Amino acid sequence: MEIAKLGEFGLIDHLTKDIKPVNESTLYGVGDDCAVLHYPESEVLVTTDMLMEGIHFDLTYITMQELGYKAAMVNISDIFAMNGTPRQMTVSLAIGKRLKVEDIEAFYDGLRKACEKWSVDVVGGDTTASYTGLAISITCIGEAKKEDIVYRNGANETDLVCVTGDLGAAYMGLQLLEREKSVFYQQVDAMNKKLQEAHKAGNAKLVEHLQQEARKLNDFQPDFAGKEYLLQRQLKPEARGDVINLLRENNIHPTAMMDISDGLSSELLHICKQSHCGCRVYEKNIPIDYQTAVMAEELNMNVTTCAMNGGDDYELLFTCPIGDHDKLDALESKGIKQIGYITKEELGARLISRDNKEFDITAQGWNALKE
Ligand SMILES: Nc1ncnc2c1ncn2[C@@H]1O[C@H](COP(=O)(O)OP(=O)(O)O)[C@@H](O)[C@H]1O
Ligand SMILES: Cc1ncc(C[n+]2csc(CCOP(=O)(O)OP(=O)(O)O)c2C)c(N)n1
Ligand SMILES: [Mg+2]
Repeated sequence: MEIAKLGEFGLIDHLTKDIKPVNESTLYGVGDDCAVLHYPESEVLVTTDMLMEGIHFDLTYITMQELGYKAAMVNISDIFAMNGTPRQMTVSLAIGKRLKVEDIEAFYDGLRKACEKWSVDVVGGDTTASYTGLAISITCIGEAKKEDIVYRNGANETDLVCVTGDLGAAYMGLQLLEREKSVFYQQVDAMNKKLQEAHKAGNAKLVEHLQQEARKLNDFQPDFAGKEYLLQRQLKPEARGDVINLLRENNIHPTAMMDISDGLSSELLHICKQSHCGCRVYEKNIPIDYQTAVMAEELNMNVTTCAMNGGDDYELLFTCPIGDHDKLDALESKGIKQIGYITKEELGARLISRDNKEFDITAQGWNALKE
């Protein structure tokens, strides 16, 4: 259905009519000039992120449903990264001309799934048109007790540096999707060339045959066998609220924490800078999935570079007092890995390679505003 048929208010109504808040702190959600929230005993956490078509996502390979899920998850991830509990979300959309009501429905379907997973209420937003692509701006609100909040600036010398899950897979997923996309467009280009030549030669039979072949190109099936994990990591990331709960259950209180959106190296430098410290991270300890390693080899890329700088991981990076070492060891099987330790600031941020050489960690991570 054309969005114009519903208009702005019709579309908003259509998307939000079934939303039922589940949090006590949501006094009033969608429908007035403001949502009304109530946090008598907690600190309020607020985070916002913008996702632009062409910069953050490409609608040729992410579905609208996956996009809604991812847009919500990356914001929820920021609340967990402060050791908070996500509660509310506002969703603002600037919708490009090509999109239909069904597309926005699918987006909301994915978004709702992510919100349901972590009991987050959609309490408002804004809807408008865009002449260029789709733009999404999401704000997530959460809560935490003052003493529980973990900032980027609390790391201390001798603290252990930990990461969750594995790194670099989402980046390999992106490389894979872009490769298959370019394979597809190469085939389209080649076909167009042949068609032009056949036209020029006046060969009607050949033109007809090629047109038939061209239609088949629409059924192009990219080759993703054995690489499903990489795609899932790029297209359907999960915020690590499970790890936040696990740390709480085990009485582990990180000294500094953030989520890994731009790449481990970039985030390590944020923590070091804000905590006025250095770090030593061991290449051999960086968690990498088998499929990531295989894909990196296939693309002739250094897998550690991918894991350090790839981005889009949405895992947690945190530091803990060295006294938590045994407790953290026990959690290794649950996907928490100690990768190094915090040093004095003068010692810099360095990576120790497998052959025991030291390298400066530089922020080569994802940066939308860099060349
Ligand atoms: N245009 C802006 N105006 C004000 N603050 C901003 C702006 N862009 C980013 N920030 C703030 O800068 C800090 C770092 O932002 P960013 O790197 O985007 O963090 P994150 O990776 O958690 O999204 C955050 O406190 C964020 O709110
Ligand atoms: C089409 C496409 N291009 C590029 C990327 C890579 N990418 C997009 S967002 C992102 C992570 C960080 O985004 P940013 O806007 O810096 O979020 P923030 O750090 O503010 O949370 C990465 C690695 C992608 N996933 N898809
Ligand atoms: Mg941001």
